[in-house]
Amino acid sequence: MKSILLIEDDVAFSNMLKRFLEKHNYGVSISYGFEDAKAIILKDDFDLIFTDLRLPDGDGLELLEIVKQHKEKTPVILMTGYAEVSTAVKAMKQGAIDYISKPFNQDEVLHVINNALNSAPIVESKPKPTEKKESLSNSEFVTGISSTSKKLSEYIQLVGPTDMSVLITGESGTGKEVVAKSIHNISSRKNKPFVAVDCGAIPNEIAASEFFGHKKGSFTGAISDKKGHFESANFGTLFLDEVGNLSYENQIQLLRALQERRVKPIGSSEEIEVDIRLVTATNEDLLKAVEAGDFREDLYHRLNEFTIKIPNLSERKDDIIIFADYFLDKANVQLNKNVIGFTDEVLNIFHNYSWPGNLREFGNVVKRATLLTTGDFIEQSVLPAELKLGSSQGSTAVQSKNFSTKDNEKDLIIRALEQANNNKTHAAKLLNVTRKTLYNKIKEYGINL
Ligand SMILES: Nc1ncnc2c1ncn2[C@@H]1O[C@H](COP(=O)(O)OP(=O)(O)OP(=O)(O)O)[C@@H](O)[C@H]1O
Repeated sequence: MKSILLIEDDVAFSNMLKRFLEKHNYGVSISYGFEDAKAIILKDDFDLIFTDLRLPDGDGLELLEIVKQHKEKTPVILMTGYAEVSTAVKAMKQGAIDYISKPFNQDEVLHVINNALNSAPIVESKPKPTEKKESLSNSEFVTGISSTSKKLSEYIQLVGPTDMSVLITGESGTGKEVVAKSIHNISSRKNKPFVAVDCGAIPNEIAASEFFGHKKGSFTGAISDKKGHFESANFGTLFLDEVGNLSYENQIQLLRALQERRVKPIGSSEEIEVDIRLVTATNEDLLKAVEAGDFREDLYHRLNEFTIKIPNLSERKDDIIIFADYFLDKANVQLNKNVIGFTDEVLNIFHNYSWPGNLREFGNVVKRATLLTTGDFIEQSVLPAELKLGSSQGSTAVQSKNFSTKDNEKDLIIRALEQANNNKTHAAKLLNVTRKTLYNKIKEYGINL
């Protein structure tokens, strides 16, 4: 399979193109910016590099130069806008194998790529860029591109390799367990067990036996020896979800086990030494519970050597497209479907909805919509009603509604382009449409700035 590095900052467009090329048996890795692409190019080998001319933090011509210096034989195709064709010609003089002007259709892109690959010298395929893909599929953790997500990921990277106890806070469905798992995955304990326990689901009376285990016959119903979660997680990570639900008595037992690093199964006379890292999560304000006397302060400090707060999905709207694509990929695999992407209207609705159930709700919506979709793209007709209702109330929705009104659409585009100094990416953001839509509209109205 030929490998392509696609460098394009329009997330929706690049993911759609990726899926289309994958359907035609190419292996595609995506990079959304200059610096990231540069690092990938220097590290990995590809059969083809397909880059946008304009990137938020650099330009395609500079990338071309880097490829020519370090990976001389790798062909480079540039994607350009209308006004940029002369630059593209210049790029070809500098060694690009071809260029394609946006917007382009599917046949065109396949044609240019096939041509480039067939006329390019075959590159000895060294190990392909599997590392990144593997780490993504192994960890199932999507980082996101919003500033809040980047901060979250920085904290995980920072605290993950240490042995500190981490308290993860965040509303339901924000990804607390996923974060706990990624902390474990980058720690030195990664090859040891990760044991997740939902403290909200354990009845008080049996909590001690669940945590520390029991011996056969130690109480009615103890029909065999049972290993507790502490012992099961030995040398690994114990993740206690909804830790605020533990009774006061259970809190004391937990604190003692953590301090002494030893547990005694119920009915046993022997203590077992345990070496665990503790990661806990809660969606309530534990400090308030401490103040109210419902949660022990000493335990709180023991759990809270480092706190990570996960933002609500409504606070990381820049990640919507990334997560939409991630959930779509996942749903395609689970449901054995081959849906390519979302219509612009659907992305707008996703953007304007408040997502009270956070990423869990988002994943469910995309999965259900994938199941109901018979064509290539998810359309708004397969979305639940509450999403469309939420969307028409949002302020951004008013903007995009204006955008689709023929009368002032052209004016809006021109104003946005002027405001953005003709930077299409920026203008598309102002208009709340994808760059591809903007390019189509510019062509439709013959706008020439
Ligand atoms: N960063 C992420 N990357 C990929 N998937 C994620 C991410 N964060 C959350 N998810 C997905 O969102 C859903 C909810 O995540 P998770 O169960 O970790 O949330 P939670 O905060 O622990 O929820 P609860 O409080 O209800 O227990 C899961 O399907 C998970 O796969």
